[in-house]
Amino acid sequence: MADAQIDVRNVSKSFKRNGRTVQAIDGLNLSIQDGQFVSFVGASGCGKSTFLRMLDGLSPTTSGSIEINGAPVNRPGRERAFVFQQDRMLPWRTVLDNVAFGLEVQGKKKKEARAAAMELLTVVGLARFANSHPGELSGGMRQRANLARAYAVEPKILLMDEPYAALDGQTREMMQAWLMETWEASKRTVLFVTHQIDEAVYLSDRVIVMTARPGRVKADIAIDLPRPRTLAVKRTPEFSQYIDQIWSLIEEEVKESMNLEMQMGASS
Ligand SMILES: Nc1ncnc2c1ncn2[C@@H]1O[C@H](COP(=O)(O)OP(=O)(O)OP(=O)(O)O)[C@@H](O)[C@H]1O
Repeated sequence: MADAQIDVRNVSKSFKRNGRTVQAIDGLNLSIQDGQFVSFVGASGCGKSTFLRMLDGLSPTTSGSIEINGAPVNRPGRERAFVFQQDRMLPWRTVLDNVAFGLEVQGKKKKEARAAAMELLTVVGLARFANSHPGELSGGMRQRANLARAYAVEPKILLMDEPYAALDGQTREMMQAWLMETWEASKRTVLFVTHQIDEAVYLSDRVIVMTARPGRVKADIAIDLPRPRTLAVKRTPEFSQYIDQIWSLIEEEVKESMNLEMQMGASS
């Protein structure tokens, strides 16, 4: 097997809150190969966002190590881009200038940055809206522009934290299909956090099911569905089997965390 691009070894993360220690992640181990699409699912509060933030170098690990191509992660880097649920578009800039922004920050001349941004807007089907402002776009269009903005800096790794959570069901499905198409064309490494199991199965090579807090890997499930995938794959029996398998794994964790909370409530 090829060397892993991302190596997570025995990572733990705790926070101090109101004088108490919250153990968010404990003993997380994971290797991700170049070009894989990996989703993370699990009960609310199991540390999914915390993990992505550590991978982006926005938050240090409490113990353990995270390495990308053998180099320890301790700050954000050019090879990574983070896509949040709420887009980070600047409302006073046009869509084109928003997409060009990261390139300008990297030192590209304005004209070159705009030309590259225009190419990306064409790829995401928003060329006609280049001179609009973010407030004039629908939710789905804004997220496409947001992704173009992340792609513009040509990251090798995309970290996506519930990017479609704020979209309605139909727009979300369109965006999933669109993300699949763009990923098939570029094969970037993607780490994708979601609460939607069908979204995780449809998009991913692997789905990582996390334990309830403190989070670690409960199951690492290879999604062996043919590629390229279209939305029609969601209506196959194999797809439903993956959903059932992952759902029952998450349900066990949710029940366990509810039991723990009830026990803590009874003893306090
Ligand atoms: N900055 C912080 N300070 C204190 N506690 C934090 C901080 N960030 C996260 N936590 C705690 O760490 C745990 C994990 O949080 P995190 O947001 O990573 O979970 P999550 O799996 O992404 O949850 P959700 O699915 O609800 O978004 C939670 O108990 C949360 O309250």
